[in-house]
Amino acid sequence: MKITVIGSGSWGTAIAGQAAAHVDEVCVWSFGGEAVEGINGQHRNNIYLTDYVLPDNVWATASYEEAIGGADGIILAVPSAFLRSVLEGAAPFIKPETPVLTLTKGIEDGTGYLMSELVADCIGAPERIGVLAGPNHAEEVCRGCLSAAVIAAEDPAVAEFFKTVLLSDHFRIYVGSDLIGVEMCSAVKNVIAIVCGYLAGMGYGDNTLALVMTRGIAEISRLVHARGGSPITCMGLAGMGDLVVTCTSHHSRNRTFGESLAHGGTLEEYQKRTHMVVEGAAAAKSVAQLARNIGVDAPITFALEKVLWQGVSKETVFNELIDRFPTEEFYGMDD
Ligand SMILES: NC(=O)c1ccc[n+]([C@@H]2O[C@H](COP(=O)([O-])OP(=O)(O)OC[C@H]3O[C@@H](n4cnc5c(N)ncnc54)[C@H](O)[C@@H]3O)[C@@H](O)[C@H]2O)c1
Ligand SMILES: O=P(O)(O)OC[C@H](O)CO
Repeated sequence: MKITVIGSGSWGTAIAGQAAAHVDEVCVWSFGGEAVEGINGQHRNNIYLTDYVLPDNVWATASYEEAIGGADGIILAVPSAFLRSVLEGAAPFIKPETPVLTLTKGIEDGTGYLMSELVADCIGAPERIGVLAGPNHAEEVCRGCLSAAVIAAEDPAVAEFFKTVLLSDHFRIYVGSDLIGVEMCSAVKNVIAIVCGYLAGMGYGDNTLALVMTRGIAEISRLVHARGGSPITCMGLAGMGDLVVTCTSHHSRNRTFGESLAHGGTLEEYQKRTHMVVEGAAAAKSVAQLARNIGVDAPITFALEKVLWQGVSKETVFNELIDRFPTEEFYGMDD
């Protein structure tokens, strides 16, 4: 069996290693060929997770045709900002019956699409598309630290197929069917994590972070509900689980970017220094737009949007947020 992983960043690299234990070969498509020489020559990605030695049956290419030809399943691990352009190149080689799993966390700017909807828009046949999410930092998964994720798909056979490809004694895979819930949780938790990082960087304590995470999950639940998903999903791995790890872990790019913001850093400087994507920054804009379109109150997201995309001062915005008059704890989730 051949599995193709599109994307050679941290998560694509770690997932390629997980899949390699179960299949004959794993091919990694690498943007610009940046990781090809390292993976094929030394079994290491020279840019991301550089200490991680990949199994021998993992190889890399910059050619969509080579990567996708003969693939029994395709895993997408590309940042949300590039997913559409990458799929435009890959689409001609993807057969309509090949199962596809997306690991990307975000909402498309402009369309408000979930990543599975974006993928379906590019390659069609939505019933063979699944999503994987959960509290999974690549740095820990590749070291075999006990972790878990959920795979949601419309067709249970798609979820079961990818479960078989990825399940191990240290990477537990649950399955589900609420793609909307899983994907909304995955996109918005990154926004909440930047705000937590900012407040931690400003010297606020653990009570404050618990407050923001809790009001954050309430905000996520309203969005999930309004978008047609199940708010119960917010209690699961993609919701509560990923929110906690992203808001608290030193591995989290979103949390550490928020801390750097508190110390005067900028998004450009952070991404240039780390070469890594901060999905919550883009999501602050795309989720805020979506929330307005579907009539959901999303104060934490609106606050971060003002700071990152509307040039309003951090102090003004966060003072406004903290000054909001507390109302009913659970509003906006009734039918
Ligand atoms: N890193 C993790 O631990 C982790 C875990 C779960 C989910 N995710 C999600 O996986 C997705 C990929 O993140 P990552 O952490 O692997 O990325 P990363 O930050 O480690 O790497 C950035 C990636 O973007 C690629 N890239 C840069 N410019 C590009 C362009 N113009 N076109 C196409 N690709 C380009 C780079 O080649 C690289 O593969 C994100 O949506 C992220 O939220 C990441
Ligand atoms: O490092 P972060 O903040 O982008 O989070 C990565 C993953 O989404 C954690 O599950």
